[in-house]
Amino acid sequence: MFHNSLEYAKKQDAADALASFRNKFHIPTNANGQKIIYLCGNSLGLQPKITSEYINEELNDWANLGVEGHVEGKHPWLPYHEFLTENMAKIVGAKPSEVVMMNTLTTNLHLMMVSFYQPTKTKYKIVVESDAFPSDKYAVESQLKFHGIDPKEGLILWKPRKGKELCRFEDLEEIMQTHGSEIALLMIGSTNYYTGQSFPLKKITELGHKYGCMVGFDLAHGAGNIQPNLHETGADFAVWCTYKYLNSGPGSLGGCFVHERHAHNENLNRFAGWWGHNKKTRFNMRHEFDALPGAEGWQLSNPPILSMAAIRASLDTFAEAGFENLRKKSEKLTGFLEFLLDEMKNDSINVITPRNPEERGCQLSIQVKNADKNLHTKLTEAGVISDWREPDVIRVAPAPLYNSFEDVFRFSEKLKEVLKS
Ligand SMILES: Cc1ncc(COP(=O)(O)O)c(C=O)c1O
Ligand SMILES: Nc1ccccc1C(=O)C[C@H](N)C(=O)O
Repeated sequence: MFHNSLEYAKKQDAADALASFRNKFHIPTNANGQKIIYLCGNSLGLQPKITSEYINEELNDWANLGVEGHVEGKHPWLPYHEFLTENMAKIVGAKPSEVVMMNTLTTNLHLMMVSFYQPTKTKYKIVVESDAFPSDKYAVESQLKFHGIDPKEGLILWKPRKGKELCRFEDLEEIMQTHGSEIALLMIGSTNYYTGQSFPLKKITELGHKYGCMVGFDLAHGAGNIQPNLHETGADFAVWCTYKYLNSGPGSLGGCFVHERHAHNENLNRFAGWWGHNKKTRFNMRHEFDALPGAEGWQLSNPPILSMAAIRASLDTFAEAGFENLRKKSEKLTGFLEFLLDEMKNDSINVITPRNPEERGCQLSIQVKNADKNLHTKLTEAGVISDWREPDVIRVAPAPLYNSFEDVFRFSEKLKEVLKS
């Protein structure tokens, strides 16, 4: 269904109802002022042009109102996080009461494990996928140690079979059959940062729950990319960041999901702070903690408004485009990229990301035989921003909000040239 030509790519862009969204973003340029081919939204998403307006509104309210901005601002700061909840909940497929924007991903992961990893003498192990992002693995290992458990004993890796890159659900089932009674928590990345593989969240949750385990997901590479339908999956918790596909700026605040079945659960451990306390009595400065129901009850501090302003700008852009439309375009755009890579018929490259669109988001991970980072450097010099992940993978992620079919075509031409040299 695809064709290998620039003309075809341009035709696709002309027919794309979302094409105009590209103009709503700042696209970085090279030294000659030409737009580069930016395929790195899986690391840092681009800046929407409206972001500075949203941030400036808060800077102005701060300048003009000082502390009164908490209640008098156009978007008052006290309830500011609430302005993000509904649109964010739609993107991850949750109920608004299940979602809160706070902290950053790894911090939220720890907070969630304080509540949802409560090991006993016999049920204490944690399962993660073997190629989990290192921060997740560090967090999980340090939680094990915190409970006096040696990670060598307490951590189970869900690994691909020998010689394979991808994890198979059947292997996770086997792990559960053998060790289910000792496992307390499954902590899995929804879309793996290295392979781009998206896991079946609902099946994993049902499997974990069957064995009496808690189940949590890291959606760093899922939020704004795939539709994780968090509520539907029944997962106990999930965490994500907003600087990748959610285009909210470097180090911006993360998101957190707690399933509504835990909204009033007083038996969970929790590290508390005043922003998680009942809003009606928060400023009475009472000394007994009274947790807000739902995900909001896990907040610690009053959050950074400037970061949340950037998130609000991004979520408004997503809402305007419609997440379902974006997902449809994304499947086509990534399909086009896959087609062009196949057309190269070059034995030195191999796409390790699953072929089935339901098992991936927009990222394709291209394994390059006998290559080193030099290849990636050459691509960068040729005007492509992608990223290199050791030992041998180039990750490219056409983001449907700002990447075009032409970007994808031009990337494939550049890759061809670089591989030839
Ligand atoms: C899957 C995954 N988990 C965790 C992180 C770390 O997130 P943070 O630095 O926001 O804690 C990242 C990216 O940085 C990631 O891709
Ligand atoms: N936040 C960053 C800051 C600096 C450099 C990279 C990152 C990333 O997010 C990397 C990303 N998590 C990844 O999937 O590789």
